[in-house]
Amino acid sequence: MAPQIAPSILSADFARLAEDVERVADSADWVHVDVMDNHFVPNLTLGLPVVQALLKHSPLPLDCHLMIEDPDRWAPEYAEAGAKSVTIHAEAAKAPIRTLRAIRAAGARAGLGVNPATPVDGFADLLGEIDMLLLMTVEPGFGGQRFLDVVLPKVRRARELIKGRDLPVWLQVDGGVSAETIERCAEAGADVFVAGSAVYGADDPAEAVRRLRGQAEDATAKAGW
Ligand SMILES: O=C(CO)[C@H](O)[C@H](O)COP(=O)(O)O
Ligand SMILES: [Fe+2]
Repeated sequence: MAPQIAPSILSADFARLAEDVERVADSADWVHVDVMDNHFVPNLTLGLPVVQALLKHSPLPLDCHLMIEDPDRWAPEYAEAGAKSVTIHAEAAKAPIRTLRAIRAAGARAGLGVNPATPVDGFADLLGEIDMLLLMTVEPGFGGQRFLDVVLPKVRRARELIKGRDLPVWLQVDGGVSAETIERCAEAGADVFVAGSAVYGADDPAEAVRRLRGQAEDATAKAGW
């Protein structure tokens, strides 16, 4: 799959979300929405009512990343509201297979997220249940953190697992993805790139997205994935 770019509105202006989404409408593929509950992670952002409001204004599909304690309770509601991709965390879900199936049944792509220190090999048999595997490349909770290179071998292993099973599972990296790090991620096999501060911290967010996409495309072609 050609690389896709998903700007994270965690680094946008929360009082002007619709306008900030509009700024990347012609250059990005998705809008990444970080839902944090101050329990699974030590930060509180936004929830279903804000996602419902944003859905009315966003020209791009929403990719909702649920960093919450009880994703089994909430994830299907995000899909039913109209989010096109909903990711739950493996560390938080109590019934991940049921929840992933409920997300798909509600018409969204089902994502499974794993933290930097969570091994991915144990989820190999779940790949048929998901549309995207999200590998955190920072500890979840905040934007603007430094990229964790220590996760890169896991990105490569995940890509090999996906390839070995010949499944159309997207591999997303999230956290610290920037012009300095995106090529390493693409070389390791990632194909969906979340970038918050690298996009919304730039003077021209649309140009930042185009630049990231170009780098990812070149690195992917070079790696031959
Ligand atoms: O899930 C996240 C943090 O938990 C964010 O999506 C991520 O950190 C994006 O921000 P940045 O690109 O600035 O690291
Ligand atoms: Fe995220």
